[in-house]
Amino acid sequence: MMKGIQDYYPDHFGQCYGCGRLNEHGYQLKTAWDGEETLTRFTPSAYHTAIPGSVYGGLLASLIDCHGTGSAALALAKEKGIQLEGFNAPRCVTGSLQVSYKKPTPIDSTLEIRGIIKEVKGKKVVVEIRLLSKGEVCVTGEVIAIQVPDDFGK
Ligand SMILES: CCCCCCCC(=O)SCCNC(=O)CCNC(=O)[C@H](O)C(C)(C)COP(=O)(O)OP(=O)(O)OC[C@H]1O[C@@H](n2cnc3c(N)ncnc32)[C@H](O)[C@@H]1OP(=O)(O)O
Repeated sequence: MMKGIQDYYPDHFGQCYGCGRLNEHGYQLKTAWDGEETLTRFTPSAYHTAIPGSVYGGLLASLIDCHGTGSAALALAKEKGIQLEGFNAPRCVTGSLQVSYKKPTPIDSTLEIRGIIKEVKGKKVVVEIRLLSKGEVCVTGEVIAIQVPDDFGK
């Protein structure tokens, strides 16, 4: 599995259901740069069904959510010139999540979730997201992610 920004979060940020590397029940998403875009992949199982053959929308929203916050963390690291090592990644939570379902998302294929950084302003990052199955955009979204301090949630 490829390494993602989530591998550079300290342990207490590693519990997230969507992207925590320490959550054995979660998706353990890995968000990384792919050129100018950010990318993560997720392979749905049959039990993620909404209507037969299609992925449940709530799951799709949560993939966009966590890929958005991971993308925002990557953008902040880039902007601040942070060389990722140990557990020094910036961390963001979701301020807002907007999702638009364009067509049913085929369940029998690995999903690609791609992010484009639209804005970095202080601790706020706006990320535009496309979710593709079989090469077709099925869902689009926008995440506004906000950087949080090290002791957030402690
Ligand atoms: C790192 C591992 C965890 C990964 C997380 C995975 C994704 C998740 O599920 S996170 C869980 C869901 N999210 C939450 O629980 C967050 C709850 N909200 C909060 O804690 C706070 O409202 C928080 C941190 C988002 C923002 O608070 P705060 O730092 O005080 O923001 P603040 O200084 O007022 O605003 C900063 C900027 O962000 C914007 N902003 C703040 N909150 C929001 C929001 N909810 N929606 C849109 N924009 C917002 C502000 O407008 C401001 O923008 P600008 O500079 O342009 O004026």
